[in-house]
Amino acid sequence: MSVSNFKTLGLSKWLVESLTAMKITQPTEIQKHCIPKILEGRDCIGGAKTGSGKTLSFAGPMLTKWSEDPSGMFGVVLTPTRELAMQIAEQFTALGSQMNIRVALVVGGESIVQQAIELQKKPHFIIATPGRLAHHIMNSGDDTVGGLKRVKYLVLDEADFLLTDTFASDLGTCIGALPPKNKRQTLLFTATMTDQVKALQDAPNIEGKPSLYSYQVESIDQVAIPSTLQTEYLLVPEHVKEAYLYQLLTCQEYIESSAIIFVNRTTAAEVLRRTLFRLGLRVASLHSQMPQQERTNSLQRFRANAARILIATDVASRGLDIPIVELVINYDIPSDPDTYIHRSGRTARAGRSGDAISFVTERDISRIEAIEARINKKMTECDKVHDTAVIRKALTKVTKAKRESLMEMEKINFGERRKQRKNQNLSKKSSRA
Ligand SMILES: Nc1ncnc2c1ncn2[C@@H]1O[C@H](COP(=O)(O)OP(=O)(O)OP(=O)(O)O)[C@@H](O)[C@H]1O
Repeated sequence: MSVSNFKTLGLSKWLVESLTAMKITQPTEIQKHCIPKILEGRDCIGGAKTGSGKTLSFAGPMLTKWSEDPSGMFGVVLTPTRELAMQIAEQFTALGSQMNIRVALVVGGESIVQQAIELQKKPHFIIATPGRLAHHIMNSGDDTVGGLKRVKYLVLDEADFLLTDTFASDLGTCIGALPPKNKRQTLLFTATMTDQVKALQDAPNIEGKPSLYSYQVESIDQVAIPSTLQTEYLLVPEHVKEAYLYQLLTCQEYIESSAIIFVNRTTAAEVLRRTLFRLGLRVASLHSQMPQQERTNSLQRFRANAARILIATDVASRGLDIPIVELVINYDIPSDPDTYIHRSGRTARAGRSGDAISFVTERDISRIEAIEARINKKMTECDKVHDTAVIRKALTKVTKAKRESLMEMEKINFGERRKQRKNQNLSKKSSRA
């Protein structure tokens, strides 16, 4: 392919200038292929590794077309998590600021009334989680959501996840409020192709529309993770995991590194946050049981490096783009290998290097094997924490910090509060997104 810059790919001059100001001048593979096809009016399925610039692959052509005819409710971007929606809304706002772009963020945990007011102002782009947008569609009149009938683009970012049963009903409601397929463009992007996404590639052509364009970046070695990502494992006995974690976070190599630690449960995230805080580390957390304001604050602190470490559940595993992250720790191993790919992809983005270290206990062996098979790469053993004498020394203070954290959580009834909130959530469908 001879095209090599955003102008020749067809993006508007003003947008190319905005990108240049952000030092984004050389299109990535996925951008080179998808931008011209989307500009031609084709639906698109794009698959490319984490951190390879998928957002601009859809934002670029949409913003270009919008600036030629800047009407209200031009495009809808759906994404599975609130924080990812916030990030994409910020990117659209930043890119389109000189064109007076109006971007509405429609996510759970924020004021429904405020969002309805925003929607009534006919924003150009709506960046939403499916649950909350579906809520507005079902509960508001035409003055709020009627404009959706004129939307020209629908994007499903993290399409593989949005197409699972979790989102089926809300997604159906959202799509039902949009123009039919032949009157809009549909753009799907993902870092992990699933059978559900692949099945859409073979869908019959839609009458009166150019054919669907499907592109998956093939790497020569077929490895599903960025080549700049180093994948390691650390064998740890279950009962001393915290001590190993503390040692790793304070070892010479990582003492100043910005790191995300992934756990499988919210309680584990809370225990770790409190324990590491007691041990003097600058730490924040992000999980679904935190009020939205706290979630947003935590992420802001982490982005600004006011917190060096973010302890998160999988609400943070997809899409978040935080360039300073050098290390991802899988403190718990995920059951789905694709989740490993998304988690680890929070580092080593846009060509930068990064490390992903997985804590492996005896019962995790089969999960690690499944991950290695999925990414088509063997992990190497991490040699940064090996001195058992040092671990033993750390163990005393780590155990004390953990015990105190657990007592503190018992005092504030953490588990109970969680259960109560869960029950409330079940009975309040509207707060799902
Ligand atoms: N052509 C480019 N040149 C340099 N940097 C780029 C380019 N395109 C995008 N970027 C930057 O690369 C980073 C990753 O991009 P983006 O968040 O779109 O990745 P992604 O492919 O959507 O990843 P994920 O699968 O994790 O969601 C962002 O900081 C973005 O600004």
